[in-house]
Amino acid sequence: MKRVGFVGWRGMVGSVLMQRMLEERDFDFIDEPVFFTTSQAGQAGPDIGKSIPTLKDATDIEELKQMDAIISCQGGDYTKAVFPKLREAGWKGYWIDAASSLRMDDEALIILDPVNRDVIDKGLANGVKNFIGGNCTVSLMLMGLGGLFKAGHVEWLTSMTYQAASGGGARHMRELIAQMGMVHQSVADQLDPSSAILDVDRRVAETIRSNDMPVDNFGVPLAGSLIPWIDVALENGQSKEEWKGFSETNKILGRSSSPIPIDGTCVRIGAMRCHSQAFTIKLKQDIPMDEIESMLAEANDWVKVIPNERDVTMRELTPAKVTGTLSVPVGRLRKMNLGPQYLNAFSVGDQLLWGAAEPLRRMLRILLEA
Ligand SMILES: NC(=O)C1=CN([C@@H]2O[C@H](COP(=O)(O)OP(=O)(O)OC[C@H]3O[C@@H](n4cnc5c(N)ncnc54)[C@H](OP(=O)(O)O)[C@@H]3O)[C@@H](O)[C@H]2O)C=CC1
Ligand SMILES: N[C@@H](CC(=O)OP(=O)(O)O)C(=O)O
Repeated sequence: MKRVGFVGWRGMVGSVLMQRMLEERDFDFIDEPVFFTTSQAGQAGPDIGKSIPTLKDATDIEELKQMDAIISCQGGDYTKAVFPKLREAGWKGYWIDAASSLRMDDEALIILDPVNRDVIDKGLANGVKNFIGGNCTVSLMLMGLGGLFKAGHVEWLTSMTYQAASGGGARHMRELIAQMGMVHQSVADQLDPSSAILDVDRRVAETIRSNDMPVDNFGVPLAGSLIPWIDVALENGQSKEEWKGFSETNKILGRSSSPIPIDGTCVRIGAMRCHSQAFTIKLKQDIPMDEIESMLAEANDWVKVIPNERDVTMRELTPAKVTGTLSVPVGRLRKMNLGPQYLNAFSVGDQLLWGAAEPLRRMLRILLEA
């Protein structure tokens, strides 16, 4: 692989990608990394430890056409505007993208190689050139529960999510912190143990509901609250985020023709960059818990089974513990009162790593090492 183009590398997802590529020394495998921008053409690119040309215009089809592969974290509008033109211009290179625009396209695969390396290898052998990262919630669910899917034990599944602010982008993260700060400020002088807690609570509620709360990005307060809707509405009553749970999971697993029923409710909460999910899983048969735990633990190098005990769960199975790491802990594993085929589970994962940048980085590495 001679020339690899990077678009969207200075955004939030792109920055995580750059950080991981440097950690894994991926640039050692690239002869000519070329960095593109929609707003800073001609300026200096990032420091990647080797010399690179100045930033090129990310809308210049002729420049993009010179690339053997392009990796984009620029967003769906960019993909929709540029990708078709690039293909129409005869470009035959590999397109790796974080945006959702092309995910369900017949000529694209959704990439999550620890789970669907077989699907990826088959696609490469069949000449597939478009490799798209999955929705963060879906990818994190499959990283955590991959062992059960791989063994074919899942009859159906519901997922109730607790999704972090970063899923909306950097501005949403800043807004959440500003909201938290405003809530604290409103009662900062009343937090001593002798204060009347109901007065404190009333003041906090007034602040959260006031017009002073910064809500330009979320639309409503998130700090001290939650938002049980993510992305646009579909006609069947699902949000688009909920729809992705079914459609993307089955596409990743290569079973769009015999899909596993999956549904749930997606909720935004005040975490920074870790998505958590609570699952109810209907197994095809009653499987002993120790077998379930081994199956989950052995599925990939990043999943970590957390014993269903209070102390270790509180220490290990939280966004506070997982944020900024590739670890995907899965716990609260127990058979439910509903019957021996019903499994309860809870997972946490960093939505900027396995949820966004890491599957793209690994796909590029697969191509670089081919
Ligand atoms: N946020 C998420 O959780 C996920 C996002 N994605 C996908 O990735 C896309 C990009 O998301 P995200 O990284 O959050 O988007 P960002 O808004 O952080 O970055 C997108 C682009 O904005 C431009 N930009 C303008 N001002 C700045 C600035 N001050 N700092 C950095 N970049 C700036 C950059 O392009 P330029 O250099 O051209 O100006 C950058 O590449 C999304 O649209 C989505 O499709 C996928 C999975 C998860
Ligand atoms: N929608 C996700 C983030 C995201 O970017 O998803 P997608 O890549 O499917 O558009 C969230 O808000 O948490």
